[in-house]
Amino acid sequence: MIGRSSHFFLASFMQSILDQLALKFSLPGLRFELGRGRLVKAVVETDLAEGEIYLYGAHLTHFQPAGEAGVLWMSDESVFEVGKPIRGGVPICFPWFGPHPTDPAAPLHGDARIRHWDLEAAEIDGDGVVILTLATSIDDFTLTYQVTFGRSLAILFRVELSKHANGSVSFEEALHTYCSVQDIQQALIEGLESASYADKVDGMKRKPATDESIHFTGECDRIYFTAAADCILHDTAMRRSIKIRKSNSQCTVVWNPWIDKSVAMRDFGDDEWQSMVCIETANVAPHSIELKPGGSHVMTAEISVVS
Ligand SMILES: O=P(O)(O)OC[C@H]1O[C@H](O)[C@H](O)[C@@H](O)[C@@H]1O
Repeated sequence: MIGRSSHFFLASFMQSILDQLALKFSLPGLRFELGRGRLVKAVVETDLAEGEIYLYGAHLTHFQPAGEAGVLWMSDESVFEVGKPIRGGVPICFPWFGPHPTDPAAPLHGDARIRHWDLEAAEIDGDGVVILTLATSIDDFTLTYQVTFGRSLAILFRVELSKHANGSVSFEEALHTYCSVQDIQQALIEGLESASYADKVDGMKRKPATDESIHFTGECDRIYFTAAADCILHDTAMRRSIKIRKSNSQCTVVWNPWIDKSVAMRDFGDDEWQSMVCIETANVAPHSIELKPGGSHVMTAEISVVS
């Protein structure tokens, strides 16, 4: 149990971090708060949109263009605790996707989503668009995450391998975007009709393109390959569509855990599968990225409400 004096010390320490951030990155429409789990978050509130990003994991947890409902889904059961991933929003998967290829004790989806990131820059342009840039490093990689809060949410993820690295290094990456839907059973995804996929629900079997848009009648966990096209999520029940436009991404992962998996996950509400779907901008094997020392790679995703 934390005693009263330690509690006081912790509260003053956290407040001083918030004060320092506010002093260093003073912009109209930007403020810093202690979010859930007393983790520091940047909150953006402008005429164009509202948004939130935790420095822990550089984890976007909210984006809502003015006049629209929120675009990102968050679980009510999410844990907010250092060492554990946040459930919902946009976790960053890096430098591997899913289980580590050789170390079963390594964290699922890599370290990037469970480490502290620094805020490096905060800017606002003449139209009121707020741009936040976060950075961290993992092994010989320097990671930069630039998030632009305008009418749309634009994400730029840059990976640079140190010029002192001992040879080429490859990695996987995903912007594991949880989209909010009113009713998954009435939702459709367009844009992946011509892509073949690995079906994780069926032992990772490779399956041919279906020539059809995706609709949901059960658990879906698919890695679409050579899938560089934009995706449109039609949220029929809500009568709106969300577009995910991307660049330098050869894979799109589509995930909904459906009933049994939702019940099995401790940080996921039993019925929450009905109101979310992940559409993940990714490069995973066989499209993992290899960098030479000093090399860099940039992947982007832009999420917008289109109707
Ligand atoms: O529970 P997490 O580690 O956040 O992973 C959640 C999901 O991420 C991706 O979509 C994978 O394809 C799924 O297999 C996995 O279940």
